[in-house]
Amino acid sequence: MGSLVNPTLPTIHFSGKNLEPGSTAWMSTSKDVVRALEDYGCFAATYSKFSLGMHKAIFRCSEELFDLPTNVKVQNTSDTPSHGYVGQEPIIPLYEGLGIENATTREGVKKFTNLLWPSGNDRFCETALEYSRLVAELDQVVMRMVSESYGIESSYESLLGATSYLLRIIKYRKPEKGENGLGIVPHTDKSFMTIIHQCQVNGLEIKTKDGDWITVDPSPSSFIVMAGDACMGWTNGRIEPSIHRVIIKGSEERYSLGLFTFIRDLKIQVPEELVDDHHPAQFKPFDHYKFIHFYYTEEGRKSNCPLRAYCGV
Ligand SMILES: O=C(O)CCC(=O)C(=O)O
Ligand SMILES: [Fe+2]
Repeated sequence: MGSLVNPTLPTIHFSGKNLEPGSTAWMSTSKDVVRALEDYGCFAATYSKFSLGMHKAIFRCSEELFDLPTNVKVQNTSDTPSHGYVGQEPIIPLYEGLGIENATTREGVKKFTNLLWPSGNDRFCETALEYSRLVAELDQVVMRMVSESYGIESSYESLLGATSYLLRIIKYRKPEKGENGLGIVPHTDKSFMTIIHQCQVNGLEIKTKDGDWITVDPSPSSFIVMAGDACMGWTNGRIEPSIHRVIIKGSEERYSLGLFTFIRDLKIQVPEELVDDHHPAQFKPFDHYKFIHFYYTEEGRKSNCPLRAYCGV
């Protein structure tokens, strides 16, 4: 498989008029967003509200976080699988990541900060909170555009009220002699949506529907917006999550950030506007966190499409 031309991911700009709901620019950007998500499950986004200063500040915080001793970092635990500290896993030895739950709330970020720095770290706390809130705003713009395009605004409004944000701060150490550069195995995210931001070292690769792997070059003002499995459940399969992996090619360590959305305490349900005789509902209403727990069972892990295995019709 594979096409002759090197494929690239569509890039969509979020700035000025594109960010004003109802404007002509907003409408045309919405079309681009939906087309990219339907075709690739993701797209690259530039975001004018995000400054170079913020980019530098959040990665400086990331370095400071990973410099803490492992016995401190492992205290970052969660009731939800893969929401807390993950590191030294035999299948992905380069990967290390921590998770800040409820990252757009001061309480969420404070709880994480106080756990890792009992004597406080205001700069980390303020930077992580500001980062999460800015990127969450981009997520909400994208989701508003998707819901308007599909005519499912009211369904989105209720999901928005139940959205929680997980910020994962990730580091891939450089491969040692004889080690391959696999950073993360190919996967789809179990989130509703994910927004990735890379430091200057690339490594993220997205699989197209034709089977090609596209690399996404990092830039301080750009993000990768990608649909997770739960978004497929909501859109009745119109938007499929993108398969992606991380390969570390050079000999530099790599930092990245992922802001993941999850829906808490509200079942995700295919809106009736997306169901008709030709498009029967493909998924039963499902609880997002129960789905994540299912994914981490043997049955969930070995399934080709865990969401269909969990709640497919
Ligand atoms: O590090 C990256 O660029 C991607 C991370 C990722 O795919 C994940 O955490 O699910
Ligand atoms: Fe991922």
